[in-house]
Amino acid sequence: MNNHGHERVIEVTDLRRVYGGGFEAVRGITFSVARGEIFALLGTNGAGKTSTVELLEGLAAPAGGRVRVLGHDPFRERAAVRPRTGVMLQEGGFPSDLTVAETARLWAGCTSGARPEAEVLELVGLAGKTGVRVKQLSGGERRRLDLALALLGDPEVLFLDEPTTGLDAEGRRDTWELVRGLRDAGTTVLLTTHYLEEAEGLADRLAILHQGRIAVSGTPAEVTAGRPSRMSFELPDGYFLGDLPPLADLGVCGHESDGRLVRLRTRELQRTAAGVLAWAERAGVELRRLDVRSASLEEAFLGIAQEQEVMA
Ligand SMILES: Nc1ncnc2c1ncn2[C@@H]1O[C@H](COP(=O)(O)OP(=O)(O)OP(=O)(O)O)[C@@H](O)[C@H]1O
Repeated sequence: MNNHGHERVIEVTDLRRVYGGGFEAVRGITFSVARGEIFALLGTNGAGKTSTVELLEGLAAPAGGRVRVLGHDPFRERAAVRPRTGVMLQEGGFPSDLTVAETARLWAGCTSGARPEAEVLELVGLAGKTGVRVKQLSGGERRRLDLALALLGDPEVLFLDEPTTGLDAEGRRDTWELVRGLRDAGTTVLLTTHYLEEAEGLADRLAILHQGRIAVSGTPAEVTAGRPSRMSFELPDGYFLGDLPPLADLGVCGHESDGRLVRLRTRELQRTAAGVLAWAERAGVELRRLDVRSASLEEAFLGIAQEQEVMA
């Protein structure tokens, strides 16, 4: 996060959303996003991410609680909020017979104070595709066009619903760079994503939603703190897990082994790794497929989904 002060650009308090049939998709969530911050909403399928983002965008009124975007109620004061926000939906839904340039021009016509279309198409790497019809674009290019349209109004707040779905690794990295650049220039970004590495690498803070509630929130480091690290390796022929020193003595808190591949979970990664490697050295064995990794968001995410299943 850069230094734009602590102005809360997005404030959500005890927010609820109930659909027609009485289903409560958002069950009282509270978070805020400061100016110039990237905030990611993560969650299992159906956790309520899109339902939440739609309330922030003012597309529906909450069943309870409060939303403020730039100090306004985005549903009741849409006219005050909409021109200052950019929205990239999961499905752009624009006419597919138009070319990229025509689509951008059409969109610019509906956007107050729009930037030159060529500038935003350049920004998202579509400058060479202006004459191509939207229906002929690849899935990833269409996603980038969605992003370009969201940027046309030079928004102070940007809502990105799964911005890199369908993009290849390079396209994803380019989008991350672009979003970081916007953040550094002071744009506030709220994104939803299914890619944990996207949230880990991009978000200043994040919340993991599960069944309509926030299970955990904080910086990526805060969310992963306290989660176990992992070490895995393959034992050579003739060796078994029982040949290692007692796992508890190595700080291991969980293990599994399918055939020769051993997977260890530990909260003391250095002690575990040092103990296993010292044993291998003494035994004169080579551990193949050796992999040592710190606690990641994936660990936190899977842990939350499992813990809540157990509690349900
Ligand atoms: N119009 C609707 N009427 C009834 N239920 C709905 C409606 N829209 C969404 N839901 C339900 O609300 C829950 C949350 O949906 P939502 O789309 O917000 O989840 P999500 O976290 O964005 O999921 P995903 O990761 O799968 O996109 C789901 O159980 C969904 O079936």
